Amino acid sequence: MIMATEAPESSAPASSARAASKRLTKEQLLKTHNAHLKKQDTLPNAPRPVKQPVMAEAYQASTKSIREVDIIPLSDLEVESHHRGKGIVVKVVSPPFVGAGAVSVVEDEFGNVDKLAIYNQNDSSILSGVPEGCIVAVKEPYYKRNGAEGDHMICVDHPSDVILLRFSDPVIPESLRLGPLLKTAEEWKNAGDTAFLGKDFPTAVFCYSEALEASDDAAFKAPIYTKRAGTNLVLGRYDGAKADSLASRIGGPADWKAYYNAGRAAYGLCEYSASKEFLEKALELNTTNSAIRKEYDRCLARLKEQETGEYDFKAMYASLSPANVHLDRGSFLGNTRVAESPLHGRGLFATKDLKAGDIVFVEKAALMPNQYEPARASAALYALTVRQLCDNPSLAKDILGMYAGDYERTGAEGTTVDGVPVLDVFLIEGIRTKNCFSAPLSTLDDTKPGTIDGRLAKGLWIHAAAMNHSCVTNTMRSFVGDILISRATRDIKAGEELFQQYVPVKSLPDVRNKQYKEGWGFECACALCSTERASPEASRAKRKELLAAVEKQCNKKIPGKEIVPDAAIRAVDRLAKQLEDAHEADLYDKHPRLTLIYPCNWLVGAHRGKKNWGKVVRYGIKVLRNFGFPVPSDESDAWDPREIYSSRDNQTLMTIHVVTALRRLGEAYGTLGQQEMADRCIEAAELGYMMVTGFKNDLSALDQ
Ligand SMILES: C[S@@+](CC[C@H](N)C(=O)[O-])C[C@H]1O[C@@H](n2cnc3c(N)ncnc32)[C@H](O)[C@@H]1O
Repeated sequence: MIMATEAPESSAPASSARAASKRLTKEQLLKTHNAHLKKQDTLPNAPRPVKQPVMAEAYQASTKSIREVDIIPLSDLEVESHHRGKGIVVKVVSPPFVGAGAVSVVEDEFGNVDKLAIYNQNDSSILSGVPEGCIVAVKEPYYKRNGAEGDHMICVDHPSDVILLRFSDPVIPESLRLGPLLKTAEEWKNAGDTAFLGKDFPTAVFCYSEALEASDDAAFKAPIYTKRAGTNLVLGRYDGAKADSLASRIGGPADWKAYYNAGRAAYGLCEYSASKEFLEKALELNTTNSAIRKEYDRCLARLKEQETGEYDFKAMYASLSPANVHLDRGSFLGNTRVAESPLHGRGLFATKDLKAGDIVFVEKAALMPNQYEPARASAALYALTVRQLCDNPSLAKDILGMYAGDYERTGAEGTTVDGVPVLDVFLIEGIRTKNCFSAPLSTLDDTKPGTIDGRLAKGLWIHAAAMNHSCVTNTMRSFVGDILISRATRDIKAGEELFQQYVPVKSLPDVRNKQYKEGWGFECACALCSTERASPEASRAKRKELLAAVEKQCNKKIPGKEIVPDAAIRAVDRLAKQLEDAHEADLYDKHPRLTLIYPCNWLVGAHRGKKNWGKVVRYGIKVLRNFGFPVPSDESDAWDPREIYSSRDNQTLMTIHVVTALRRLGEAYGTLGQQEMADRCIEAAELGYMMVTGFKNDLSALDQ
């Protein structure tokens, strides 16, 4: 279980670095450490917390090799300093206390002792537990105050800043060097097998690696590569599994297994074309094996989805459950491409003409933990991102290439140094905050009235995150598990930039732009925000005031729950009229008037309750108009609601409320005997409902 920790205590700036005035002795350190360990034993099932980085305290990951830095004794560490160009090599002399990180007592070659806290290591890494007796190197260590006077610790936030050293590593000083624990490759292999059978997979990988290092015999090594490949597959370390599978080839029919495992590893990385090629080779060598055939068919299905964009969304939705949120589907991105945007950095662009309602793209999450608890979703995504990048460095290019605000990069992030990818947790956190989306288990369920679930997972969809924001968008996203569906909300021409709303758009321009500024660092210059800025300050203030008044009035009575008295309707109607007048007709001609949506929806509901169908038509049309859609100036004029999404002149905003308004219009027209109009409204509502939920759904779902 993962939970967010409180923000770590703030530390003094680096300029306050100084030699520690007082250091605890080995006995003192071990005494307190052992007391912590005892407490840990009493809470074996306590949730494993995550220490999320605080950007205000950011410092960059080391990009140096341990062989390039000066190794210094622990006694030279200065408090609140990052020791650039330096490193330490220490032996772990206590079992770890495992909380938000693994804290151990360590000793250097001169007998100096200190506390080492290692954060952000994977469960798949031995360093997540730092066993007693192992020797580690910390590059450019950060030595920090830890509360009480004299209590300091070496704090390793970036997973690549610490390295588990092989016992024979020449960087280990003579006095710490133990020599290999086991002597022969055979012994290491057996130790690996024992660890594997005991389900201690990180240790199994470590032992198999030692066995491979200790032997020059290709025939002996091949099956060990196979074993390590299998263990890496279990751990989800697909890069390693793929490389090991290919290294296990000996030439001949027995290589089917190597290709089969390489195919599975490539599949795990969503590299379906590569997976197909490996599986075809496996099938050539073993034509009758049903396991290979099954994987091959799965792979063909993903490739078909990637090429055609054809999905059985209903079946996908039906397969969802709290335990099954990661759907085995490929991403269809062919209608779009990432290119430079005139607005900001990169953006997403259409590569072909699209009609309102068409699929723009469908994307499987690169990363989305199954964690829908709002208090834990962010920490879970951060932890998963770090974990995946450690386990599968090939993902680094795409994930670390995402926008991270103004966090300064070294340029070495993701490159391999000392056998591990350089990972900067502050960069990862910057990427998470600027690019993640919140996803309900399914948008279909989430948009049903009365759903007050509020449970949202957070995830990264790399392609979708390339899209810039607009309040008046041309696309809309929805979710089925970890699959993001983007549909066109109006007709789009090839080459047009695609936009999405980062969050539901707030009615008042100042309020929403504050949100964009704080969350993403930009001010929106979309057609609507520009219009609102062109509107005089006095009008904006008036609208704000009237919105507060009309909301107060509306909240006194809830249409649908009660019959609203005529006086209350008249009061809302009056305020809505004043609000309408507070919009400059020329400026807002073809733009949404967001402050009017709530009162107009309320009026639709109030009149519907009284079966005033003519009024339902009047205010239903007003709702559409206030979302920016073209409507007749007089409700008796002929118009076709099915065409509202096709207008290229109007700036529009699409939400579930548009669908509801169209439904209400359909019902009202039907009751008034205008069946053709009723059918057209329902058709338009159905199309809108598909945009909102991602796939074709019966409107009656909205009554549940
Ligand atoms: C998820 S990224 C979008 C892709 C980004 N443009 C890139 O270069 O990778 C989010 C960032 O894009 C920028 N951005 C998005 N929409 C914008 C807009 N309408 N105006 C200005 N900047 C915007 C902001 O800096 C925001 O933090």
